[in-house]
Amino acid sequence: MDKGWGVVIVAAGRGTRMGTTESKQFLLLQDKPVFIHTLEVFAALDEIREMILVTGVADVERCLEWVKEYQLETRVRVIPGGKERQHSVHEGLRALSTDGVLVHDGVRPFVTREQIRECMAAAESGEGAVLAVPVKDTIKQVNAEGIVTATPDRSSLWSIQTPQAFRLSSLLEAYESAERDGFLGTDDAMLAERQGMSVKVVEGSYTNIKLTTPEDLQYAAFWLEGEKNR
Ligand SMILES: Nc1ccn([C@@H]2O[C@H](COP(=O)(O)OP(=O)(O)OP(=O)(O)O)[C@@H](O)[C@H]2O)c(=O)n1
Ligand SMILES: C[C@](O)(CO)[C@H](O)COP(=O)(O)O
Repeated sequence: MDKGWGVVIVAAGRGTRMGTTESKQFLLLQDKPVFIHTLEVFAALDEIREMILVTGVADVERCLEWVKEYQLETRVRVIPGGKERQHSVHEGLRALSTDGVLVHDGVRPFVTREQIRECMAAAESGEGAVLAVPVKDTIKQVNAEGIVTATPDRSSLWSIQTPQAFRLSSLLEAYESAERDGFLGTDDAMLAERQGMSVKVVEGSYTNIKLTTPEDLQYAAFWLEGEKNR
């Protein structure tokens, strides 16, 4: 990756499941917006040459203010996203000019620099890589009537996180193909997989949670408090 790595950090969602008036990526953790915590992890990595924050069109201005307040304005470009996460990611990919790209949820503030580096290394030695953890619960497939229809072998099941890392040109191709086909996936790797790309799982940690529902916020505050007192 001669032209280095870029990161697309997506923060243009509504945060419906969080049930708060303020979108969850702008909620404060220890007086700092969630997405700023996330930006700061990636900004500390010299390997990251370009950083794109994708946010709601109505939030671009205040995100620019926050980015400036936290002295990240020379590292981060802020652009508007789209209706779905996939659309927001696509806008971010189009704004990059690096060889490699990491796509990361702005509401996963607890990813570590070591995990990001492992993800980049795995993608450099293959076609794509995603952070993930083995599932701890038994997972079942259930039909519309609430009846169990299958219990996949748990040893083959992983809970997929972000960042997800790829060669930028390959992921852009996958995104353009999905757009042409009207395919909507729930993560970036899905679009790579449908192109036949091989995606490697990199074991991360259970603390790399996606802040989605109110319990996640409680966990986040508790976790940060513990980190502060470590
Ligand atoms: N149109 C969208 C939708 C989601 N995201 C981002 O994608 C990440 C993961 O999405 P999710 O956790 O589902 O966020 P929301 O869509 O905001 O949550 P909800 O589904 O509860 O509304 C978040 O950082 C979110 O801001 C985005 O950039 N653009
Ligand atoms: C990309 C992701 O975080 C991987 O687990 C997840 O699929 C995002 O889903 P969401 O519904 O957009 O939060």
